[in-house]
Amino acid sequence: MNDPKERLIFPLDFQELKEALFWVERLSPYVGLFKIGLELFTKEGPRAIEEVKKRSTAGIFLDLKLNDIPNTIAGAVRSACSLGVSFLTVHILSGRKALESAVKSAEGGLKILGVTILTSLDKADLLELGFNGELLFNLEDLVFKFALLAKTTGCDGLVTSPREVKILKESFPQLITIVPGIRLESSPKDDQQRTATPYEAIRRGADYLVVGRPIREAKDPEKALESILKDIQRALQD
Ligand SMILES: O=C(O)c1cc(=O)[nH]c(=O)n1[C@@H]1O[C@H](COP(=O)(O)O)[C@@H](O)[C@H]1O
Repeated sequence: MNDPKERLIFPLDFQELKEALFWVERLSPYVGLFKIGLELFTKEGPRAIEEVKKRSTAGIFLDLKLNDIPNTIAGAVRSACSLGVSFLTVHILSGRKALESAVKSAEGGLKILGVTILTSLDKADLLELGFNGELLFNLEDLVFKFALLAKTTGCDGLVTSPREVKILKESFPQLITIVPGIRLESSPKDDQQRTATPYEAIRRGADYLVVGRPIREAKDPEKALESILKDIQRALQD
């Protein structure tokens, strides 16, 4: 993947299909995949995937962040297999058996990505959820534990923050690393906590970057995109 475009994923975080398709047409020349997540899929369902495919040859990442019992996860993964998407997310927190059943049910080239610890969470959030002790002292250790489970259950990749991606890529080079929480120096953090720039994330081992608001809320989205692609290119060359 030497072309920076292939590494960029744009999330279609919109309720209205019309608005999502406007961005698909506008950004198709610049991105490798479009991500369809909970906002659009809850409203429009599989139709959203069909309509994106009509307008773009970019791949599709279905980000449903499944978190359920093994039998339900297996059923959801089987349903997703017929949709012709490249990636599907499952929370690693759903546990070993659920991850195994997701992997076993994935057919036709669908890749299962384990979501580690959401980029919107910081130590205080995790403490409140009951994670404590030594693991929280170094968040990397907790994320590493999650990633190890994804690896041993046969997941194809990980969704992880740019803060922890380095250790994960070094430890599990065969897993695909997808990294959200990307911010330019000039962009606001919004609800993201564990962030880095595109350059830093690629240097630390991200295979793909998910970048939404820093593009769509920029004054000039094409200019923001070009700067992100340049950053990726520079990181690949350094
Ligand atoms: O699974 C994801 O894609 C995801 C995981 C995570 O830990 N953090 C995270 O932000 N995401 C997604 O990545 C996108 C980030 O969007 P922006 O913050 O607008 O760049 C959103 O669609 C989130 O749902």
